[in-house]
Amino acid sequence: MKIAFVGAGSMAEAIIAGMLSNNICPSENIYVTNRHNEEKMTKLRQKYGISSTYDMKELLKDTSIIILAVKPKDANEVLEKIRTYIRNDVLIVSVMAGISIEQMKDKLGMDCAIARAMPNTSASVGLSATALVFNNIVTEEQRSVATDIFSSIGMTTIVEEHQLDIVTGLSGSGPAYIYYIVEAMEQAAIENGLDKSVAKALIIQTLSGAAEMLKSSGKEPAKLRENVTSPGGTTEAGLHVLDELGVGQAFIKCIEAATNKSRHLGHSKI
Ligand SMILES: NC(=O)C1=CN([C@@H]2O[C@H](COP(=O)(O)OP(=O)(O)OC[C@H]3O[C@@H](n4cnc5c(N)ncnc54)[C@H](OP(=O)(O)O)[C@@H]3O)[C@@H](O)[C@H]2O)C=CC1
Ligand SMILES: O=C(O)[C@@H]1CCC=N1
Repeated sequence: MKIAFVGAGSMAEAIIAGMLSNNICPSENIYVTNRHNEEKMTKLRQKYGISSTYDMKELLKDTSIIILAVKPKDANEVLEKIRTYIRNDVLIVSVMAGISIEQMKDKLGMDCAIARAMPNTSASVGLSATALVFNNIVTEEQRSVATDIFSSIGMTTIVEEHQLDIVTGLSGSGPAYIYYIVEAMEQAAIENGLDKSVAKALIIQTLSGAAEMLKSSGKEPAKLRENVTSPGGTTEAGLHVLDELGVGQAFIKCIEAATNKSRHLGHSKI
């Protein structure tokens, strides 16, 4: 089974690394291309033993799966590039934010099996949260292979296409929100006398401990929060400030803004 990546950036590399470490397919079956960054292609060939080419005909010859891992702004150009070479039994998998199956189908000018995936950058440590969507041409076998590919970089779930915008705003962009909080926590720690390295270690363990509690305690986040919050205590004093500043509402608006951007991409001309 030959798999071709169009786009060889951070998302493509994370997926390739996951696939190879989980033996989804041999490295010689993986081909990549990018726009013009030859240095990156050489690096990927050397690191993973995969092949690269700028010849679209060679890239897509006998390919079972084409993974589109370019930015949404490059969707049009890439779909134009591949349309001449795709066979009707190929599966196209797009990780591009926003770009809809309908938009891709229109550009390709044919009805073919199309899947969309929304992973996140934690893919590079095998901990992506990925949502998948399939159109009704995708076969059971193709679904299963696509699910295996994304399971190799973390957990997967299947959603309806209209839900992929909120998934993008929530878990696609999600790691950035967490890093934003960590940046603020680090700043507060340093300004109040902790060494950066000590602060960092404490913050990371606090995050992974909280994530593990959410995962394994079976308790709702509100309950877990209450358990930390002694009446009249330190946490209560801190949370009071978050409420006063409307941080909860700001997060809701943040996720809505990211979701709306994804919706907008899906309704724009590509
Ligand atoms: N980063 C993230 O957190 C997430 C990203 N995504 C989606 O994944 C996609 C890729 O993102 P990411 O990997 O971060 O992006 P990168 O910028 O790291 O990589 C983009 C790649 O696309 C290539 N490219 C651009 N134009 C063309 C073209 N015309 N033909 C061939 N290759 C081309 C670039 O090549 P070159 O280097 O030569 O310019 C580069 O290899 C995006 O659509 C994004 O929405 C989805 C979930 C999370
Ligand atoms: O910011 C972006 O557009 C991409 C999609 C999800 C995460 N990063």
